[in-house]
Amino acid sequence: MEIPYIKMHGLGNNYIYLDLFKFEIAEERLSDIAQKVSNVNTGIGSDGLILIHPSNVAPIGMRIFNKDGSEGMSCGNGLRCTAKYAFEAGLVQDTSFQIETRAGNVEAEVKLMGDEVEEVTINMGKPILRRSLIPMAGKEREKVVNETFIVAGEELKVTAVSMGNPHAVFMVEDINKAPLYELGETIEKDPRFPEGVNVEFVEVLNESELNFRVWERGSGVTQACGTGACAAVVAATLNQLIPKHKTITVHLDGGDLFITWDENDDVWMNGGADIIASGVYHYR
Ligand SMILES: N[C@@H](CCC[C@H](N)C(=O)O)C(=O)O
Repeated sequence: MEIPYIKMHGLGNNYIYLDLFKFEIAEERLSDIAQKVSNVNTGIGSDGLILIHPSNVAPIGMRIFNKDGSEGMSCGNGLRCTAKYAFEAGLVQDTSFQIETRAGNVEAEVKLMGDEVEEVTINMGKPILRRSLIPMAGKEREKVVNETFIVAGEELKVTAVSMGNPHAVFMVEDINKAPLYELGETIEKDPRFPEGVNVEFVEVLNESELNFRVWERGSGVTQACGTGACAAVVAATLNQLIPKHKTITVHLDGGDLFITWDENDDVWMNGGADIIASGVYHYR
């Protein structure tokens, strides 16, 4: 089967995008396609697959599949790329529009440079903090903030945040010493997170800058994670390491995102999105 695709990235977090306004794909094939296109040796190579699709509740919808074929609920970098593509391809005409995700609708606003989208701001909604809704096993709590988390004999402190998808955030002294490869997968699959978890290590540089690295659920180490950067700012605020309601620059491996957790409890993400290539994937 020949499948037209676009490859885009947000700060190096790269996905193969299918524009389902133009064609349909059978639901039962999606997980398999995600795994195959993501393979850098036998596919195209990506962190996963994203579908841009017609929606009954918004002008466009977005679905995300990780490298391992599992479906995520949301994707911050994917939302910025989806917004850029949707505007430039004429799927939407307004510069502000809603995008449906499995975690609910979000509001996107594109900023133009000529005809091209230069940057995108998304209202990622309100963080979910209640333990059972992350979901995280254990005694129910309104928030999981700086809680002792012993893993592989190491004592860490976790702050748990859902941005529609689950994040376990660990504050570290030095991002270069974060045990990303050593503990990322073990924490992702830890039974205390029954649906798995995205794992973030965060170093507070000062009251407006964070360093950030991520091990993504279903994809491993990636260059950036938009929902993770939002979770990092919420976690650092809850730990009283940065002030409330300020725009924070998050330095990720692939570049910077600008995140604000505002007075109305909404988390805003601003950053770039880029188109890399388009073509036809030969799916077997
Ligand atoms: N890269 C993403 C998040 C993708 C989904 C995640 N791995 C999950 O399973 O929840 C982002 O930019 O937010």
